[in-house]
Amino acid sequence: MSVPQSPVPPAAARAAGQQPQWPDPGEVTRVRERLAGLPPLVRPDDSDRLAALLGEVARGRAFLLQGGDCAEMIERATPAAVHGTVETLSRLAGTLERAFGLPVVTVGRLAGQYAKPRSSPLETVRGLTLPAYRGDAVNGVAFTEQDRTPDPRRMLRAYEAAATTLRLIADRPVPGPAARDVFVSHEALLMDYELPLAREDSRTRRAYAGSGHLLWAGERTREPDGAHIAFLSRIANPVAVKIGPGARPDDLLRLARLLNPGAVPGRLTFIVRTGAGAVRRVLPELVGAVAGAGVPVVWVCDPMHGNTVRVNGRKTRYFDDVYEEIAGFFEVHRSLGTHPGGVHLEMTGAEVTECLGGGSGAVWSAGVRPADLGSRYESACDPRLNRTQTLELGRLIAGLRTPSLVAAG
Ligand SMILES: O=C[C@H](O)[C@H](O)COP(=O)(O)O
Ligand SMILES: C=C(OP(=O)(O)O)C(=O)O
Ligand SMILES: [Mn+2]
Repeated sequence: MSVPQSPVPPAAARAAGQQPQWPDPGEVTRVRERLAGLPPLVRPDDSDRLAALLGEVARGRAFLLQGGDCAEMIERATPAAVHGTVETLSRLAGTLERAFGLPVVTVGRLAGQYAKPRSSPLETVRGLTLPAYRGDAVNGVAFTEQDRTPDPRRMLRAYEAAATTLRLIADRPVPGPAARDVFVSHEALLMDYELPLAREDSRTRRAYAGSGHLLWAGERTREPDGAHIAFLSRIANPVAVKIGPGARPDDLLRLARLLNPGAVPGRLTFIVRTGAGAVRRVLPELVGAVAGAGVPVVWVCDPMHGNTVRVNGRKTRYFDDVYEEIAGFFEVHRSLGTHPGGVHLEMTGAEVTECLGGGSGAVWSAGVRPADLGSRYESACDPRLNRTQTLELGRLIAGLRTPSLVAAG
């Protein structure tokens, strides 16, 4: 039996970067058949609803909060972990809503963030070289040959964990009348997972990703003629692209033409992650070019991925750098009269010790120090803000209430 035809035309001639080297292609085909026969994880009408809300963000009438793990882990699709993240995100959303006087559209990096792009395909520890960890849908994080060997059956376990996560989001303890919609998003990286889960919607006859409401292409896989952008261009879900410090205005204009040819507000989000030191220099030209071309996009600040440093042998980020990048992002938009549409965070509801600083909370009263990194470093990939740091950051962002936000409201 062959793999059922995906409604998204295969981009056969397009190179897909950052894909695993599966050892057994026959097993991949069997898994793709299984995925193609499973129900989609999210409904097209919910993706449409999110697109409409993002349209409000693009028009300056709402704010986007996106957050969650760098790499979700299958074994952490538990009530404690999922409810912790969602509760923390919801609190942060409430803080921003009150400060800005705008609705906050809340989107988790949840129920699908199981595949990771890596700087290097290999990792060497004490003379032993193994494949790098590429997310729980591909291989295991433990540094053993067995764990690190890519296993396509993991995609089925990731699908089940995503389904569990969605049930947990829907069934979370309801915080009274403040219950808010929480949509789910992830990087559309793993083609063997995304293509079989795409479906044609019988209402509209358009293709939708079934794996999440909002999908994005990462900084490493956003080539305009690559497979990832081709995939995003063919689905009707709202889509986003990560934008690093090396991006040129023309790169964004080309992406906008490919991904949002109809210039629909809310269809396309640019998630900019330049680093705190570069945002004031790099962002004005990008925003100016896109605004000048009349393309409606949502501008979001990811203050995490441009600020990663190594301390005591671990990847970490300074809370102050995270805040500084967001402050710069708001400043640039204020000076251009454009809307700082949202923030995108790697965070969790647990009191982990992965990012440094952030000191006003009860648990780490002096902030997380380098010596603390070893005590609760639980991320499988990048360092996340813990609950205390996330809520503290929220109070600081609330203080950035800008004229453009006020006028928009
Ligand atoms: O989450 C993003 C990337 O996967 C991550 O930043 C890459 O990290 P690496 O440089 O350790 O591969
Ligand atoms: C891989 C990620 O980011 P970027 O593509 O911006 O490096 C991420 O969001 O985890
Ligand atoms: Mn990350």
